[in-house]
Amino acid sequence: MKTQADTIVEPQTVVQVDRKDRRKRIGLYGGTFNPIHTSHLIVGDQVGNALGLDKVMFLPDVVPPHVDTKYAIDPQLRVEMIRLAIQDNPLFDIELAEIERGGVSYTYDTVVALKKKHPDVDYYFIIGGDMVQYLSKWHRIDELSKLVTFVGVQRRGFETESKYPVVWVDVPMIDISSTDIRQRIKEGQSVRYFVPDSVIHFIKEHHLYFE
Ligand SMILES: Nc1ncnc2c1ncn2[C@@H]1O[C@H](COP(=O)(O)OP(=O)(O)OP(=O)(O)O)[C@@H](O)[C@H]1O
Ligand SMILES: O=C(O)c1ccc[n+]([C@@H]2O[C@H](COP(=O)([O-])O)[C@@H](O)[C@H]2O)c1
Repeated sequence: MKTQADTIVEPQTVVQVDRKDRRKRIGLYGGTFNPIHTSHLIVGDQVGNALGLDKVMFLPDVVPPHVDTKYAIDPQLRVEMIRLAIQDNPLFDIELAEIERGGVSYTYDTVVALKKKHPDVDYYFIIGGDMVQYLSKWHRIDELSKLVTFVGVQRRGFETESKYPVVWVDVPMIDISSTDIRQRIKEGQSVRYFVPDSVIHFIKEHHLYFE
């Protein structure tokens, strides 16, 4: 896997290989993002750069398949926080397919729909180590694992073993989670630098997670 721009450096010359004819590589970073936090941003950026992805699309879910209690706040509020958090990074974008579809956000359904719309794209689905361990329980996982390349990033306390193929990208482990952030806000503790300042302003303005 190439990790840098396809540039051939020869004495006195720099030849840019024409990449127009190659297939696009898009990272999909699915999650509840309740709220989006700094680790999500670091992971998205590191993976995108390490794999030479054209875009990393944050993909907010509506009802995550394996839990129903986690869906706590309006998807539109989570979308707004994602928009605020990613606005300065040209590598990042947002994919609203699951919110527009509604219902349980099975990744298989999302990827099939996206591939139908964009047949020229290779998708890389980014997941934390906690999710890698859970892959065997995903909806239509055997088919899904042929449609996307799973990209894993380690999370403390979780193994890297998987029955399904996973490309691991080495990203420094940061023990931040949305659960922890919600808890800190509820307890009146600071979450500065856990989430971007713009997102903190939004959380305060909309009085999210305080109770
Ligand atoms: N600190 C982290 N390091 C690596 N991966 C992470 C980290 N936090 C979240 N992820 C991954 O990002 C994706 C989306 O995560 P999600 O929105 O559920 O955030 P979360 O912090 O795990 O939330 P919660 O605490 O509510 O479960 C998942 O694949 C998850 O494994
Ligand atoms: O399709 C599935 O069966 C499936 C099971 C568990 C998780 N996922 C997806 O994995 C992503 C991370 O999930 P979560 O719960 O950490 O937000 C999110 O996009 C989910 O839709 C998908």
